[in-house]
Amino acid sequence: MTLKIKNLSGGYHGVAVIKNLNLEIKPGEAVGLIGLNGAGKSTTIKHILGLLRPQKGLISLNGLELTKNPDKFKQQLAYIPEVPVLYPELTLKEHIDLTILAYELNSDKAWKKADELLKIFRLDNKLDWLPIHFSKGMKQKVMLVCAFITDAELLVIDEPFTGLDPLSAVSLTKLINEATQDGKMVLMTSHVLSEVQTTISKFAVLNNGCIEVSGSLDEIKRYYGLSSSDSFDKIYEILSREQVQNG
Ligand SMILES: Nc1ncnc2c1ncn2[C@@H]1O[C@H](COP(=O)(O)OP(=O)(O)OP(=O)(O)O)[C@@H](O)[C@H]1O
Repeated sequence: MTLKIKNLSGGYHGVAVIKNLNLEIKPGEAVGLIGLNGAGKSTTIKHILGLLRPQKGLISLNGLELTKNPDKFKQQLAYIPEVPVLYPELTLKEHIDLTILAYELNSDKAWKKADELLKIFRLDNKLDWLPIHFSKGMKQKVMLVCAFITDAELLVIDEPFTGLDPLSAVSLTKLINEATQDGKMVLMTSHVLSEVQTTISKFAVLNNGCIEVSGSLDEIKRYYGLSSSDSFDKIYEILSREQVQNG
């Protein structure tokens, strides 16, 4: 299983936001897509989710091309958006049942996993609750529970720690690490590097729609002329300066 993005160009209404983007995620890798506001992180994710049509290039998962096999491709990935998207008329239990149906999961196995996750995120006594009763963080946890029961090969997580309390953030870090140890692929975006550093094996810096550099934390720092003791946030300062210089 490998996610391959080859020479991807795309964006909105004929406007190329992503330009010739190449990225590969191998089993067991957690890749952090970082970049300034407007660099193209969400647009890249929309392409991986099949919500935007590429102008050029290919996206494949284990050889399955997204444009040729959209349903099979999407069945192998689970997406956790930054802003939770829940069905107002469905209870927490019904969200889990719907995920089981959509991903054609074995119900007993999936519910066993769901029960563990519900306990971890302290939602186990809230199965009959509707989204209107949940706080922002609770909604985020419902999305996490649904994503982690799918056993999907690729997890795409947008700003994973937004809205989570510190205890839940630790639990999520553990779950992401377990997923990669289990050979899953993870792609996440984040602006808060201190939170994701312990889960990420490779960073990819997106600048103006292109991957400018990818590699380990130290490799990225070296690329920008920083020492390993320098704060990672200095990269944002450099990217921001470049943006001003390039108009
Ligand atoms: N629906 C849209 N229609 C047209 N242009 C868009 C649309 N959404 C985003 N863009 C443009 O695409 C570019 C990349 O935006 P994108 O949302 O991918 O950035 P991002 O890296 O995710 O930023 P952020 O960190 O702020 O979430 C920006 O120039 C933005 O103005």
